Amino acid sequence: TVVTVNGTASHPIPSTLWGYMYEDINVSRIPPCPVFVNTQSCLDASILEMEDFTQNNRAFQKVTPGDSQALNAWQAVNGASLEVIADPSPVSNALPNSLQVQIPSNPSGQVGVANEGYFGIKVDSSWTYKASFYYRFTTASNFSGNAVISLQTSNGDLLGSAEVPISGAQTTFTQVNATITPTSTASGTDNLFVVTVDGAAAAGQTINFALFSLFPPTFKDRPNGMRIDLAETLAEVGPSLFRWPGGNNLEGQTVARRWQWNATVGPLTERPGRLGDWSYVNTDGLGMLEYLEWCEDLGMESIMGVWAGYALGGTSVPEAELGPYIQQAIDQINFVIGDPATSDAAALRASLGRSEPFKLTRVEVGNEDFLASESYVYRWKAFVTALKAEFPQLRFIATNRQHDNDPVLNPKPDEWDIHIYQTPRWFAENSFFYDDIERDGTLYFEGEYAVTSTNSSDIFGSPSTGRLTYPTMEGASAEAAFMIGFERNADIVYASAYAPLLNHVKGSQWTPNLVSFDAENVIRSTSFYTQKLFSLNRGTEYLPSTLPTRNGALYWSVVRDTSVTPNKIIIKVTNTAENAETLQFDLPFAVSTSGTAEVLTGERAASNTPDAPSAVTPQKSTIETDQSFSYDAPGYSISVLTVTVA
Ligand SMILES: O=S(=O)(O)O[C@H]1C[C@H](O)[C@@H](O)[C@@H]1CO
Repeated sequence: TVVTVNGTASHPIPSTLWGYMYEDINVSRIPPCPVFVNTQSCLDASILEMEDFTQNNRAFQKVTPGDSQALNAWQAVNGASLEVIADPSPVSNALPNSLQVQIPSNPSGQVGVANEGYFGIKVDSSWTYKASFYYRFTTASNFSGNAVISLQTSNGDLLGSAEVPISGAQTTFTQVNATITPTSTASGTDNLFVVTVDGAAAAGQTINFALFSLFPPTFKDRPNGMRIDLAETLAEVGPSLFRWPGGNNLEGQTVARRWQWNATVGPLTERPGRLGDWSYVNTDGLGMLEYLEWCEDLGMESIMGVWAGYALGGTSVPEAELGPYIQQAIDQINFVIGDPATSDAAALRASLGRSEPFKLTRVEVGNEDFLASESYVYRWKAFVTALKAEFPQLRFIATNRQHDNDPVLNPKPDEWDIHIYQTPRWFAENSFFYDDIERDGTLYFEGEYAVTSTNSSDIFGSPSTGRLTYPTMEGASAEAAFMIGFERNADIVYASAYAPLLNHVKGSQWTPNLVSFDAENVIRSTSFYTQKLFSLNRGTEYLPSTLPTRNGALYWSVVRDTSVTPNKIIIKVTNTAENAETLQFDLPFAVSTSGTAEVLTGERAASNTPDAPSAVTPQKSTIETDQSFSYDAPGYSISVLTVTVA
């Protein structure tokens, strides 16, 4: 195939074209929830084991006092008896439960509690961990001694410890803090976080604990920050966009269980957590401020979702009752961009240390409202009319378009968020999906897409019927065909994001995912490398070229990067089939006689997995180039060819 490249750019490549969609799914929250106990979904050091995901215990949020399930991940040490109780004088109204620890009457040695971590605890002697918990004695006593906070292997070898003085006179909750620098690095992650007191000195006494926390070093050293290896992995793609907080997890199964911005800001003692949409309780330790700071840290533009009156259980708020929810959306937006002098929500932001507004251009109204198209007509109108009046500078994204059964929305949406989960074949055959959309000024955000299955009649099935557990080369090369379509249609496609982003390998509700992880490893998928190849080679303008054959195997795009001198020409080629094919590129001007090729290729079903995290990685090489040159695209491959203009 000869590809003739035009030297006149047809359109710019939008700066926001490549980015992320994130929601709390697969117990994948980004910030290191306090290592322990009740932090669930922490991407970081949070080290909380959960046999099932209904339990979230950082502060025993949303668990049933007295229920043994509430003790997930907890072990008694040396004869202590444990129970989660509704504390008569809780650490806060938001956190009504506590862990009650009764010291036996004739104990010996250190007595207390241990936490098994969240599928393990990474203990690294080069790290300094920040530990804290709240405690109170239920009855004033003359106990005066130290609590020992330690990291131990599961068979009791001490890895590191610190001591904090606690007092039997303390009958209301108070927080203690300590740092632990382990004296040795654990060989595995089967380790425990332990809090004990001298049994003899505390014999017969009862101590209540709340809101445990243990953080390893965090990304950008932010308190309540992110697990460094994961945050750095996500940063290496150079994403320019971040859609949050969902996805289904925005919506809630009921109106009461929707995501509410105000429950996710402020001190961790003020965050009640909520039963999210993926079968487990979210601590909401990752809240709005953490999302917004993450966006600033990575230079990503936010696409922030507001709840729009529909809960996934099927409830649409009646039109006449939308007022309070619209006000909550106004407050949410004011938390981001409002003036502290005129908005309480903005004043709250200022009180949390951020008086300056964040950058915000776009707000998405709901998520996947094709699930409730009929009510979306009045919900969209009510929300957008009110929000546009309040924030005329913002653009609002409709979530409904399925490119076929759209209800007519008023006001006419400026932008639509389209979600597509499909087979490799579908994505390869639909590289021209956006070529076929009329140009009427409307812009598109491909807000969620992924190859989920090889079985066109069971897109969301199980691995036994074709569902992918990890992205494959066949899937990634097909996604690349679709992404090449975004570049060719970047006059109307301004942003895109693979979904879902993150997955704890022992806590998945959805596969495949872009990045998987466990307590100490990060697995970059074939789709992750594809996102990275496109995002780091995005160019600044599109150069039209001979169109690929629709439904063919190979797809390509040519962009020019005018931000560097001499300009770069970047050719992306994806081969979505098994057989290598040769392309000849005829360029409209002289270029360097050698260029670079960065190629991701492997067998059709090749994946990066926990057992083989680097089975398929991009390989760089030098290729011979010229104004006209040939390139052999391997079977199942994504290639990025870069030459400089002579
Ligand atoms: O079951 S689905 O609706 O397909 O769930 C999908 C769509 C939803 O927006 C997102 O949360 C989820 C996975 O990324």
